Amino acid sequence: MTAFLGTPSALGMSEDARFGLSRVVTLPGPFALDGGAVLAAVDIAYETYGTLNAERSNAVLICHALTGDHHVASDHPRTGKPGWWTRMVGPGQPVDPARHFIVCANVLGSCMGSSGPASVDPATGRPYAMRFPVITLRDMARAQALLMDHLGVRVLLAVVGGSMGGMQVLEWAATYPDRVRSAVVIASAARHSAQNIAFHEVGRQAIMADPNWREGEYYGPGDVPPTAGLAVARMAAHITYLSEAGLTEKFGRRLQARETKSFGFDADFQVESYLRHQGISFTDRFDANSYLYITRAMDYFDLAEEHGGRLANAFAGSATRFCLVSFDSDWLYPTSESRAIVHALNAAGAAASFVELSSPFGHDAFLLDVPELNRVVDGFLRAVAA
Ligand SMILES: CC(=O)SCCNC(=O)CCNC(=O)[C@H](O)C(C)(C)COP(=O)(O)OP(=O)(O)OC[C@H]1O[C@@H](n2cnc3c(N)ncnc32)[C@H](O)[C@@H]1OP(=O)(O)O
Ligand SMILES: N[C@@H](CCO)C(=O)O
Repeated sequence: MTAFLGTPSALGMSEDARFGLSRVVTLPGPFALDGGAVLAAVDIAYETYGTLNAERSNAVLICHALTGDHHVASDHPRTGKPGWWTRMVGPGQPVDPARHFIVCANVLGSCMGSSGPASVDPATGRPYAMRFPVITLRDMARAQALLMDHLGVRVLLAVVGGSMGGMQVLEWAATYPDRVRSAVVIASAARHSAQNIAFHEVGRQAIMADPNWREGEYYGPGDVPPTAGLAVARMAAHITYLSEAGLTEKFGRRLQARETKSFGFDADFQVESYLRHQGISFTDRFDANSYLYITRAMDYFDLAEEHGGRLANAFAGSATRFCLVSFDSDWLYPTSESRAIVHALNAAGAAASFVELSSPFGHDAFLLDVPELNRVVDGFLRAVAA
């Protein structure tokens, strides 16, 4: 697919196009973080599609998940693969550049162009590595809000995201209620559960146990990144993105390229080979330190805690219209988590619609072919725009 980029307004901030068709803007600080640290400035990589209308009322922000990027609907400049959400964003899709001014930004802490641990610390001239400050999902939303200021967008028609993207949507609605007309939260939760934190900790420990991690100092010439640890982290995480039924359907107990068991420790089963592939291919596109920082940000996420211990407080007086979607096979952020958000929205008197969709795909269903998801989001966005 060809990228269909719009032109962001230039408001005197430095901006370049180091990442193919994407843009990177340096937003001047000081940028105060929830954890108490202050960044002098932040780089945010982003893409836009479509045109901001004269009333500036058609902007839609897409928030990506843990390992996503801003190439939501354009081919990746390095791999040539289509954007990660062309099912949802693109001509004829629910978020459509013919009707919407679409913005997708790489999150703070990531490794696709926005400031993160691999970025150069202007104070030292060296990569931050583990000296990068710990960030939160609210910090990510704050950086996106600065980007929207930069683009001349005050009020968003919609903020849309799945998984960690949905958590950013919730942060947007809670932090900037007067800037968000509608919020679409898919396969997400208002906090990280003990089980969510537990899985992330397994991944982090796998990275830190890799001898190449070296306390995060692996960015120098000749250094080898901790790919073995990162691959294991992704393997464990990937299991949580699928469903048991989906794995059984896809692989069952079938053997990989063999008639009979090898009675050894090669990838004997197809599911092992598949997971190894998912793990290794992930290391081509993701930085291990960013994985540590973003999973940590997710673990610290607890919207109720940020609002006096009561989730409804986060939405008090909100005029935002909410659409929540969960999947029946998602055991990572199960339907009960979405229901808890809906109850809080009801208690706060906010407008909320909610649907649990049936899908065999588990948590990653929001990235896959679930036509009903498109129908729900399309209907909701059209109703909001009307
Ligand atoms: C939300 C955001 O912000 S973007 C999110 C970041 N992006 C992602 O998470 C994408 C990576 N995740 C995935 O690919 C997830 O598996 C899904 C669920 C989204 C994709 O699902 P599907 O399209 O059904 O792909 P599937 O899970 O079957 O994986 C296909 C890959 O596994 C490989 N594979 C399949 N079976 C085997 C096997 N037995 N042995 C080895 N490899 C195998 C395929 O060759 C293919 O490889 P490729 O992706 O390098 O071409
Ligand atoms: N599979 C997606 C969603 C995880 O929540 C990702 O890697 O970002």
